[in-house]
Amino acid sequence: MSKTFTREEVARHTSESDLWIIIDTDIYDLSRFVELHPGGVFPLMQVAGKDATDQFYEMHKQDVLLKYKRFKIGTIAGEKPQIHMYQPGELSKVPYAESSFFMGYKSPYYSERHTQFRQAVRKILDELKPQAQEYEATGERPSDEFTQILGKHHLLAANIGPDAVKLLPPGTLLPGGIKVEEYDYFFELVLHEEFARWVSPGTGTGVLGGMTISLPTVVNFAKPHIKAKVVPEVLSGQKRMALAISEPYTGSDVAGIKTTATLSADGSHYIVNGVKKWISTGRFADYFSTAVRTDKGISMLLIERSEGVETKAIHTSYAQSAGTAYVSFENVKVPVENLLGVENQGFKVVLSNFNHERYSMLCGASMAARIIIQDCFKWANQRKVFGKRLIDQPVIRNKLAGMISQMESMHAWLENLTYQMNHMSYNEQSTKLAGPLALCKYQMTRMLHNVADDACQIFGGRAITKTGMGRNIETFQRTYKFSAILGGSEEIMADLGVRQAMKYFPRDARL
Ligand code: HEM
Repeated sequence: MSKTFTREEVARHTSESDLWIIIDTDIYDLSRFVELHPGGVFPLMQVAGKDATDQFYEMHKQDVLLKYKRFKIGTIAGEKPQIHMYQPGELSKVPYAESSFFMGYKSPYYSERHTQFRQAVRKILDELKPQAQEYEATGERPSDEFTQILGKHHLLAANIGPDAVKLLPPGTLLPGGIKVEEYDYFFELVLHEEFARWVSPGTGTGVLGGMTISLPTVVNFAKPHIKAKVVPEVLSGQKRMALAISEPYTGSDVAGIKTTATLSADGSHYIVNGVKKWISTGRFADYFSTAVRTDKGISMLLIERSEGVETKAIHTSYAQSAGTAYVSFENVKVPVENLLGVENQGFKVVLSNFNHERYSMLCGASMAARIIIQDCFKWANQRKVFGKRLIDQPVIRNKLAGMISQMESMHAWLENLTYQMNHMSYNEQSTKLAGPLALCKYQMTRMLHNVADDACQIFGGRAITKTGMGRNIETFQRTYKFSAILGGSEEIMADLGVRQAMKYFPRDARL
């Protein structure tokens, strides 16, 4: 049991070498920390022996207390805490911090099983969050151990969706005791949302990004013996994988790729030459699912890191932990058995995964905005300027209203699309959902833009500071554009959405 003290006892510890403070009802002995305190000695001396709750929460996120809990020496006798300390895995009670079902509203889409799954995943990812944020800050390659923890909990398979989860051994249970056959797109939606809570988009991309968009090409199009080898390696986190399509000359316009694959004289392998750019996870990848030009069209090849394959870091606005790479292939020998799908029909392979890639981006993006809104809501409630809390200013409430309503509308559309995915065959999804998913992505990233803008204004200088209270806002406003470019740019999404609708526009319709 923790020791208890009176406020009078705490008040006796006021020197630099013997400095105690109170935060809520917890007592911290900062004597060994005062010289190391990033905010300096002066602010701590001003509150030495006193209640420093307000001063603390004006300058720090609660995470700081969890990180430095070793300095906590006891609590104030007979007083009840006034501030809730976050516990790993718990759901937030801040309005709009969770989607409505998880805040106690009714929903046709979810059951208690989704809550169990969410909380179990949240707990696992909360424990990994400090490490994820460390990779984000240093740009280091996320370790094999880190990735393999995700593999051990089956979260890598879960990230790819219900079809990949079905490849896990029968009887496998996902976090929260979810059975493989139960796992549907609503569980997947929850999963992507939970990963977004790391607010470490670089690390998330480095660990999951490349794999999520590339492994389905192996699952659906590789020869059985290749699939049997590669899928378990990647889903357990032992090997990493990237999708190598875009090139310095061509991004969304896949038809323009220049990388070539020429069949050898004896027909046993292809010789690949070319370069790929902006390849997420590329720097760490062992396998590349690669779009190449063969004699009569585009083909997809699974290329293992081998002689002639080189990867170099590209310095983007994302953290280097994303492993974003420039990949060059110089006379790389690739066995013909590594062809994914049919030669010259690689477009089918490329297109097959676009809907799911966009879907996973939508899920992460909506939660990314939700977290930012939660931070804004909390900050507006605790930050005082000109003698009032920020939330007491109508202009701030108006910004929150705009952010919440735009984010919730997008989330409602996303849930509707998730429901469609749950009830449509792959072919029906391809026909009916390409347009709506593209339009939803277009509008989702417009929403991110507005949320980033308003959040920056609410957080002021902290929104452009990489550490401290505004860390999440800084990360978000620096990186949200990735979702507006990757997986099909905003402009292409908007255009695709309308062109798809035109396909089904009734010829006999008149105004
Ligand atoms: C348990 C007690 C405390 C711990 C462990 C602690 C720790 C820290 C840490 C880690 C930072 C860097 C924050 C970041 O950049 O992420 C920081 C900054 C700071 N702290 Fe503390 N702190 C404590 C209490 C206080 C108190 C009571 C005050 C004020 C009376 C204070 C004033 C500041 C200031 C002014 C900064 C700089 C903030 C900025 O750059 O905007 N700290 N502290």
